[in-house]
Formats: sequence, C-alpha cells, structure tokens
Amino acid sequence: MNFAAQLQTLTSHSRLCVGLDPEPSRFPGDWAGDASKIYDFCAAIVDATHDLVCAFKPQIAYFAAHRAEEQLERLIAHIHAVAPGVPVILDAKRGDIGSTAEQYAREAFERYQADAVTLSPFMGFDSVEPYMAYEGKGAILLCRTSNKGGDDWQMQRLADVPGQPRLFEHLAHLAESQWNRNGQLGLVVGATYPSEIARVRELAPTLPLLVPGVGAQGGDAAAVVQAAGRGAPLVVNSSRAVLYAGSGADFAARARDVALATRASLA
Ligand SMILES: O=C(O)c1cc(=O)[nH]c(=O)n1[C@@H]1O[C@H](COP(=O)(O)O)[C@@H](O)[C@H]1O
Repeated sequence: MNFAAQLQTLTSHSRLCVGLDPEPSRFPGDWAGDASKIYDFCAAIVDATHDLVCAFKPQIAYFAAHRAEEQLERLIAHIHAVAPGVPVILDAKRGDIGSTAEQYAREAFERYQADAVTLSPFMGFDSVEPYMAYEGKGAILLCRTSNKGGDDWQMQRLADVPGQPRLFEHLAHLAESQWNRNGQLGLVVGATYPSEIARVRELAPTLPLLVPGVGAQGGDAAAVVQAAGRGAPLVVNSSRAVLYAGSGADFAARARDVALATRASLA
C-alpha cells in the first residue's frame, strides 16, 4: 500500500505519530548515556505504542550524531516487521540540487526503507522531484514550521505573486497544484500555529498534514484538530513527551500511557 493510502486508513483510528528522537543522556537506568542502546530504547517504544499510532517518525540527526545509522536501519526494519501497515516518516529535512537529491532519495527509500521523508522546499521543485520518482512514497514539505524562527521567511509576503501571499501560503498552493503530480506530497505545519493550519487546509485541502509541536513544544491538541477540520489525513507528532514520559524500568509503559492520552486528545 502506498503512503497516502496507509495514512488514509490509519488516521481514521489514530492521528498520533510517535517521533523517535533518541537522546542517550535521557535513557533509563543502566542505558543512560549509552548510544549503543538507541535501537533497544526505540524498539521498546515501538513495541509499546505501535497499535496506537498512524506513523512513526525517526529523526535522522539523533542517530547520525551517534554514528548509529545502522541502528536506524534495524529500527525501521523492526517497525515494518511488528507493524507492517504503519508508515515510517524519515525526518531528514533534506533539500539540495537534483543530482544530490537523487542520492538523498536513495538513502531514504532504498537504504532506510522509509515510506516518506521530510524535505525543505527552499531550493524549489527540482530539489523535490527526485523523491517523486519513487512511486507511492511520500515527500512532506516544510511549510509553516513550529519554531519561532519560521517567521523569518515563511510569514514574509511575496510582492511579485498576485495577492501577495505569504511564503507558506504560496508553497501550500504550489504543493496542492502544479507540484503535486502523483499525490505524493504532504505539508508540515506546526501545532504551535493553529490559524496557519486552518489556512493551509484552505489552500491545500487534499494534502496530508504532518503537525509536530504538541507535547514538549506546548501545542494545543484540541486547537490543532479544530483548525484542521475533517478531510485529508492529519498526522500529529509528539516525540519527547512520549519517549521520556518515564525514566525508570517502566519507561515503555509510561510512554504508552502518554501515547494513549495524546491519541484520545486528537480524536
Ligand atoms: O519536520 C518535523 O518533523 C518538524 C518540523 C517542525 O516544524 N517542527 C518540529 O519540531 N519538527 C520535528 O518534530 C519533532 C518534535 O519533537 P518534540 O518537540 O519532542 O515533540 C522533532 O523531531 C523536530 O525535528
């Protein structure tokens, strides 16, 4: 099943995406500070939550920083084995010229076997196109990010485009129309900006939204759900609030408790 169809099916039961951002310094007990336990920690979280989620989102920097790419490969294989219908969004935020993008796409979809990847669209359509050569895979573009600095670019108005849209609005329009050749695109909009979630829904009603920022960043789950309304899949990510819900031997059970509560808040 392709990424869009997977999301369509799963988000009718859960809109929660658990983000896998492993920080060894926050691991429980004897694992604290041990980067060789990244796989074990994340696999325990996956095992405890996979029936509650519509996706998992490993953030590649948390693995690469510890030379743990091989653990990331094993983790994604584990997710596919224990939760075959649940898509893996590789959060890599890539964005480069076409020839380099081809290599990043190969990395995401062939090496890691991800179902979708996050991309920075700053370099334009030819930097996004190589990912779309992988039929059925998702390419999720940063549109209105959850951080304060998103204002620096994304909220600026484009004087040369009719209606002088803000940059994020123009991107949402492009992604919904001429860029979206095969139904593979999605957009990232931060939970910290519900009114922009509503605006992106207006401009790009058929695109799935990946919404990070509930939990540790303080985004309001109810406001996100209200702003997004019904329609294309809504995928709401929480990473630290789930991963580090507990700090003892029962960390996976505590993560499940938070995942259950977060899923309920997104219903
Ligand atoms: O693309 C993302 O996933 C992303 C976009 C964005 O605008 N804001 C954002 O926080 N993220 C990612 O979402 C995750 C948020 O983690 P928590 O704040 O711990 O839930 C991190 O992996 C971020 O890199």
